[in-house]
Amino acid sequence: MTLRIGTRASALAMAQTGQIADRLTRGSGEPVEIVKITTAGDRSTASLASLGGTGVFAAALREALLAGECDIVVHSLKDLPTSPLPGLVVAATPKRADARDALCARDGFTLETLPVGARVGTGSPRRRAQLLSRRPDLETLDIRGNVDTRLGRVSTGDLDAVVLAAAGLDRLGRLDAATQLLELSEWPTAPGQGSLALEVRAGEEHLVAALDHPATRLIVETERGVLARLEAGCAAPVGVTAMLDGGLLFASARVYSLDGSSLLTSSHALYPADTPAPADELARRIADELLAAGAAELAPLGG
Ligand SMILES: NCc1[nH]cc(CCC(=O)O)c1CC(=O)O
Repeated sequence: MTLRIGTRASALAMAQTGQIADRLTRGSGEPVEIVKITTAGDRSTASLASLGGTGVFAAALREALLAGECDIVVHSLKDLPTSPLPGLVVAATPKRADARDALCARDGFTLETLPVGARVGTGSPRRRAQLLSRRPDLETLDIRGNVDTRLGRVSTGDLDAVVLAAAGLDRLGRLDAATQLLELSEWPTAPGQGSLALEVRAGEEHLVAALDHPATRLIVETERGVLARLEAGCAAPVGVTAMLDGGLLFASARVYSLDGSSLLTSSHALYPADTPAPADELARRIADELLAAGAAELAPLGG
């Protein structure tokens, strides 16, 4: 039986779907076919925030899966809304790539050395708040477009820098454009960044189960749990990072005001072996602490 894999048609989506397709054929010996799906987010040039956040990318893929136009869809996990959709299951989260953001600046500049008032492009409210939190003098510009388009705005001199996910740059063979990798302890990224999610119709989990990486699942479920418990969308100025270290599950989240002038941080850890529903429990501790400290007043979480 040919496995039909649905994907967005962007270069990044095609690169990551190609890798998954290779692994699936090698594992099963079955042929795979790649089905390109155009999403509202690909068609429109309006700002992502105005389209209702990055959920626009996932919705069309999910519709195609429900309609039987494909059997598996490959999402960037950070673009997948935290609310489950009846009839569909994320049956595998493959081993995660680098979760960090990368500054891609002209002339080798870093966040510390960018000239005063430098123009930095990003469409993400989280990245804008993080940039301004570190460097209130920077001018941030809302940009859209695929990774190559964004990097092109730096090489043409239109912008001094852009911020992009290291995982996306790497999948496209463009990690050379990064001038600084931003450490997660100082610059937590979108929940699930660097991870893929393989979604199937309920009952067909076996199609992708071999690609699941349980440690990644625990980590990204923790990160996404924080977002869900904050009732925050993927366009909210919130960064979350989780990791497993010597059997300890650690997570830290930051909520920023849009202008980056204030932020709240909460970090907790637990031993998953000792805790029922560890991802949920850790996410709850962090989200409750952030909400008690005024996160909902500090930032537009739903936006
Ligand atoms: N919303 C865009 C998007 N979705 C996934 C990635 C690539 C990294 C990943 O897989 O998390 C990117 C590009 C970026 O943020 O630079």
